[in-house]
Amino acid sequence: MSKTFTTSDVESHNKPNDLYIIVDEDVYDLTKFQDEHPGGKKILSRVAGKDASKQFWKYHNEGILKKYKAKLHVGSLNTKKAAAPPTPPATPPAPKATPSPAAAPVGQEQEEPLEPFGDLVPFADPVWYQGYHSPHHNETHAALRNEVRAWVESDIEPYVGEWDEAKKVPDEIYKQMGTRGYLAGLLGMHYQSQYTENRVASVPPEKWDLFHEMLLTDELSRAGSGGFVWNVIGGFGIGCPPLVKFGQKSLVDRILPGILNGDKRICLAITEPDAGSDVANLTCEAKLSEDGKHYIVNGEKKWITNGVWCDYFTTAVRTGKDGMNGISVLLIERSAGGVSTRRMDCQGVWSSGTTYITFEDVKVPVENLIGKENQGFKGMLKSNSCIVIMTNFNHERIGIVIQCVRFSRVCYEECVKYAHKRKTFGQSLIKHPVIRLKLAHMARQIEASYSWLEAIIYQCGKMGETEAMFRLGGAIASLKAQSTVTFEFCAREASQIFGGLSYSRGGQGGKIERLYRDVRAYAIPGGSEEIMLDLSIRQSLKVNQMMGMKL
Ligand code: HEM
Repeated sequence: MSKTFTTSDVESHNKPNDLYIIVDEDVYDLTKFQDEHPGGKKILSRVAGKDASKQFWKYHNEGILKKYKAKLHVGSLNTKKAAAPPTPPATPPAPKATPSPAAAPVGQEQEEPLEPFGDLVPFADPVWYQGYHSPHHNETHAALRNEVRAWVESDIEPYVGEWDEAKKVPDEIYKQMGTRGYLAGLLGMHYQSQYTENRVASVPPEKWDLFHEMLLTDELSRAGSGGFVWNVIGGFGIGCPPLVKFGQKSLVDRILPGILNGDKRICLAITEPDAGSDVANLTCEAKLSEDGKHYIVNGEKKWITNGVWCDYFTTAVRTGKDGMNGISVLLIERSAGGVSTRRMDCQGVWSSGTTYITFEDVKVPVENLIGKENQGFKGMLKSNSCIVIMTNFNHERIGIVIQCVRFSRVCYEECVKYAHKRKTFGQSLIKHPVIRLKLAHMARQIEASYSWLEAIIYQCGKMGETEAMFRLGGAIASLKAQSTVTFEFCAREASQIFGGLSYSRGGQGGKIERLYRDVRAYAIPGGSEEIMLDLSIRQSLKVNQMMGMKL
């Protein structure tokens, strides 16, 4: 029960067997906690009964109070004023029912900038969060941003470190991704309201656009953990779109509701021990049974995100001749039997469940074919049904870009905040030009990447799927490389600024240490930087040649 104290009340709790402290006019009982305090018992006894706000903020981040408050908080000082309305608000404001500039379609600029939001650290959030004009965002975007940020700040961010160590995110969080309506909005297309009753609280389905999807991923990434983001959207975000776009209706009707509600999980299984960027070489085979009713699948898949927890595997298999024209996509169900999964230990994204999969004589009904046989990877661009994997790559890469840009911002934001409290050589880090130079190089790359990302999302919203795949493929590949290089740079520079704190796990530099470890999980999968940069020029030349390029 929360009580009201005077400072002299608190002063009397100054012994090891009765130890209170004050932080920001809130009173904490640390009597039982002192033995488990990672910073030691002694340091707490020195501030027993006193206001320890200054010492507390020197050594901890905000997340600590969020995490421990329920356990240790016993009341507040009588001097404490009623809390100001929280930012972001706990309950997101509903979007306006009446037509307004905010309801304008994507691309139609609204008159006034949206209200400033967040901590207002320059470049730590997109400019449209900070009172600048945006041609893409309206009040529904602001409402969704508020909703997701409140959830991430209270239920996600304080725990991602633990989840990384445990190599798992609680099932309850994934379930909430479904019940909050987020899964239905993360498919790179219109909101899938016909397959689920779940709705996003702040955005009606008919107003959902690609900028909502983008900011949802962006705000989830603000938790600063690739493992967390990949756990909740990694497998789903790339495994589910092919099913929805190219799966047979009976299959979609049967399994999509369970997936969108967060009860069943799906992932994408393409990469093999011997086929990564060179997907056309894959060997996992699917042979049609004599009666033509089933495929029998045998083979291995490696580095498959979420695989250990999945019920469904959107799987690239060889059904025909060598090369890219003999590949199909099958929806394999674990319940069929013959599917074994084991978690792989990797450098980063620990809570994402990177998996090695073995398929042994798995019986897959022909109804589970996604797209057309032998046209899974690349077919004629004229046919919509034969580009399953290629269109999916763009969605995957854009997801990677969104995450990398936000992770870069997280590195930068952590640095700006830390640079204001940490003093060296008699002044705070932010006063040292060498530190500001690092921050400036981080910020310019973040903003350049983000602006290009918005420009591409805008184009995606305007183009059809096939046109976007063809015309934007080069730019998306290039931006993927741009964003992973930016992320790597920001993680490195942040690590230099935090010094030893980002070398050890947890604590104030915990996010930086974790993100640094996650970098390669972004720079390699989904097309390595080298492959992406080469593709960006090849693909763009091809497109512009068709448009009449003159050399
Ligand atoms: C509500 C009270 C407190 C809680 C819940 C708490 C919790 C923690 C936790 C979880 C850590 C591990 C590092 C991290 O995750 O940030 C830590 C480290 C530490 N704490 Fe506290 N703490 C509290 C109060 C204090 C106070 C009042 C002081 C100083 C007088 C202090 C000094 C330290 C130090 C020196 C470390 C080690 C920092 C490092 O490794 O760089 N703590 N504390």
